[in-house]
Amino acid sequence: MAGIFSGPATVPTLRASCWMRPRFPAPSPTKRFPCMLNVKAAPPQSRLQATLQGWFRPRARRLEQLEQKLCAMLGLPAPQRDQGLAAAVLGESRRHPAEDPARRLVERLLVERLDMPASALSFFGLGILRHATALADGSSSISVAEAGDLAGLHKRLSTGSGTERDAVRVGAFSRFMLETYGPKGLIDFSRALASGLPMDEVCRQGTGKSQAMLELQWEESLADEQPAKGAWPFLRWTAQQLRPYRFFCTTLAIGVLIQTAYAMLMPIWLNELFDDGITPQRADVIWRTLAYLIGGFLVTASAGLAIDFSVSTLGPRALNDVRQRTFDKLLGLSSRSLSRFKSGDIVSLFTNDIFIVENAIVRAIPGIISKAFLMIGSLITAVLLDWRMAIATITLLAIALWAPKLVGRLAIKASYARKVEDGKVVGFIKETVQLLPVIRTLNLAHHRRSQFDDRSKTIYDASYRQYLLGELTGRATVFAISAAQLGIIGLGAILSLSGTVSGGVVVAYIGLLLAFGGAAGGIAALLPAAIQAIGSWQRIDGLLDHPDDLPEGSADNKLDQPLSHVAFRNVSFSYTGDRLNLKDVTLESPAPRRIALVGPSGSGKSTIINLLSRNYDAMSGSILLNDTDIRQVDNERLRSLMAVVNQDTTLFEASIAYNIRIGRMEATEAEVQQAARSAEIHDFITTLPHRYDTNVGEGGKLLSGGQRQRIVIARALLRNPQILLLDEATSALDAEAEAAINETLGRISADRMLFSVTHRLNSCPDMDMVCVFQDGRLVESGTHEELLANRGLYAGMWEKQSDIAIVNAGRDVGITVDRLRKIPLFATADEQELERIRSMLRVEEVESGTVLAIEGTTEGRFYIIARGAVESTVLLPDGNSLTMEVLEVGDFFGEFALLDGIPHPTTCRTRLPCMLLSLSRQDLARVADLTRSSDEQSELEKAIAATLDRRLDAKLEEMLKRRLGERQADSEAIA
Ligand SMILES: Nc1ncnc2c1ncn2[C@@H]1O[C@H](COP(=O)(O)OP(=O)(O)OP(=O)(O)O)[C@@H](O)[C@H]1O
Repeated sequence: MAGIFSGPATVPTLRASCWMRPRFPAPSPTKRFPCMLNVKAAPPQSRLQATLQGWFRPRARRLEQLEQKLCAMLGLPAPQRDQGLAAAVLGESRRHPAEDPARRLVERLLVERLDMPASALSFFGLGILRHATALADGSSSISVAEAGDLAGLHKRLSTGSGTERDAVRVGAFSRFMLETYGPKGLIDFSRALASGLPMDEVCRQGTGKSQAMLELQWEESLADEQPAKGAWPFLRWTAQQLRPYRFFCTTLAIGVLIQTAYAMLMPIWLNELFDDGITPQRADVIWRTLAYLIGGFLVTASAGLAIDFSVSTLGPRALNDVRQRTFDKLLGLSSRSLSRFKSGDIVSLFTNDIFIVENAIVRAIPGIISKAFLMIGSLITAVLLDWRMAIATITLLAIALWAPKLVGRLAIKASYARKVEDGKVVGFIKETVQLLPVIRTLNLAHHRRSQFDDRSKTIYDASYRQYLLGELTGRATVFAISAAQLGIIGLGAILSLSGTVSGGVVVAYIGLLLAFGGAAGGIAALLPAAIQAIGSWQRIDGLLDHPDDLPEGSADNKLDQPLSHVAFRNVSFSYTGDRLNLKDVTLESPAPRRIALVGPSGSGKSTIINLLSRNYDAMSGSILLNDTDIRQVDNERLRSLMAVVNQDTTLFEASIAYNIRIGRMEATEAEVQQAARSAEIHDFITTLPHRYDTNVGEGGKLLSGGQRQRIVIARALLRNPQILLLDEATSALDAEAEAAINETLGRISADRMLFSVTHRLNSCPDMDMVCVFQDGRLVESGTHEELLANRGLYAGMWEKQSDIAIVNAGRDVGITVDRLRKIPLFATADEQELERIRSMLRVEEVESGTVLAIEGTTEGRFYIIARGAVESTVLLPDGNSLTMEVLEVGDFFGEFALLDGIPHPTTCRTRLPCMLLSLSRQDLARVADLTRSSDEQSELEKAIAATLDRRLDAKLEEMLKRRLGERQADSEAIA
């Protein structure tokens, strides 16, 4: 509380801090703008009044500016000059000088213009003022860890026990509310808050979201927040890093002190040399002082060596510690946190930022500190030599150093902004390298180039500002000190004329100021590097400050009993707080049992696997193993119970044996080989020259996808998991490898609890239970036969996929004539024509990322998907593409290629390796001559085109409706 009540004002003279409770009742909404008339009808002013008004003027201007800002933030019309509440509030504040006019202004705006209940002002009044003033001074940042606990925050603020950080947090929350829900959402929230409801209810009434969802959404919105930390926190942090190395720190300190002492003594000795030696021509004094000067010089040179030795050791050691801590932090981040950091940022943090900070700790900071000591020492000597000159020196220097400080603050900001842009470009380049084949096939080089140009421009602007402000800070320092030097030398010369100071003192001052100027120049040269390091440190600190948030279980429950039962009870989950990705899922099963998770793309199947393996925790509801909530199970035990095999087959760049053994580090060689046998990869390994010691190359690139997947399966089997989680385990492989590995998976999962996410339903008849998901809900469950009898979503999916089979060990595709007839394009074709079409269908196996139809072109073929998934997108005017739908097995696309001169309305690209049946326009023409130029045929063409157009329009409309309705639906679901 002390912090808020007594802390410095955020905007000079406008004290925002004393707002824990409104100290006088908010004005009645009916009494609007009582002082406006006063302002308008002001009588002619006396001189005193005019003077007073002049004194108040800057304050009035600041208040008017604050009002403008508040109105813009709150969506209110901007007040006319001298017509707003600021004038009235200023009038009031003259009558109540103890009151803070800024606080009063926000209070009146919220209550009178937005009808906010007065009792919500302790929360949002403070929050809005904090937000408005933080916009000006950039002090609004909070870390993700500080978001949340709205109930506690509200309680502390309304009882007056809030801290300074609470004030910053409520400012950040107000900003989030305004940016996400607008002024209306904020007011709805404040009304619910004022009615004294529990916080969860307040959140639901204010935003339609539960407290947990809203807090999560707030946290997610903070992911890109820029911390605003300056030089002092950086120095404090640096000192903390150096603390373990006492010997080197002490050597460094002694070296700096010796240098400083020499800098202090040298002018005194110079003074003595001139006044007591050279002027009276005393040889003994001259020799003695020369001996001091030379001796001092030698000692200082040795001290310089000690400094160099210390900093060269200290910097790398300290930064090595930081590197290790940062890596540990990375390992301790939950999936949720990890998704908040861009991989480019993390890479550039290790490659760039740590190096920049190290460089600053070795060079810039010791240099600046030792030179600062020199300057302080010089000032002390200045006082000893002549106090009058010293006062003049200190005053001039204080004035002179004010300007560089201002520029320095801007330079630190610019440096941080540059670091952020650097991280973005690294990410962009990484993405470009990864997606280069896609960029080529989609002919996106031009578009990508223009995106890169934009980024280059932003980087140019950011680096221009960074360098310019960094250099200006140095230049302003040198300039300011040189000007001060000139002033002081001039003053000394004038005082020596009147005999007030001696010639020796003036000479000593000249030496002193030269030393001072040299030190200042040195600092100026080192400042840009230090400023750059502050920007880098903020990013490192941002990661280091992030709490370790891997979901942790309680250590006491080891779940020793064999697994007998798995249950999801009313589980809801959201990745971002924006919408629910799983909605109230309840699913129970005895173990062991084989469960297939199916449903359209994005329906939440993988999320089930993510929650079961505790990559994330459910927001509400519980997941039980043998009636024990998985959050209560010891993490190590939980992980040993399960193994996940998904489509990612990236291996570590190490031997095959290592890549299998990481499944269970203590496994013996025999166990590793047994796992490889079970995964049916042992025989292959024995054909390699180095057998199990063969290095698999970066990411495993020396092996085929199927071989990599078998190694991943062997790794999973080494754990002998009771629960096997398969998430599209074979979809990234080619069809032959898939067919072979599916057999292996079928065998190894026979006696285990199995959850298998799959798009291909042909494995479902063998499963004990099939769970069908749609839009995050479990919409159907039962055996394959039960679900077919239901004639629901599953039956429709089955029908779409049935009669299309991958045959001949993954080398061929079979499709029936009946299946072809279900395609609207062929609906009117007779049996014979269909048979001929079937014989003309070509089987194509294509890799993921292949573009098969390009929006706006007429090239290509008609495709039916037999395996894999294809994404259909449209290009938006801003150059980004919008995913229309993900087409799966049984779907077809490219109908427009069969028509004459009608361009594809979307771009279709394979998401996974696919097996497709395709037909060209020429082939189709041989069966049914669609291109014949008879009126009848062109009418048919037109009819087909119109049907397809309608389908596309309907899809667009449906998609837009779905997106718009999503929030609404989620709100209802939560309520
Ligand atoms: N890390 C994430 N952050 C934000 N949203 C996510 C994340 N992962 C998945 N989602 C979203 O959650 C929803 C469910 O995703 P999920 O991966 O569970 O679906 P799925 O049914 O497995 O889809 P697919 O078959 O395409 O793999 C989707 O809308 C998806 O966009």
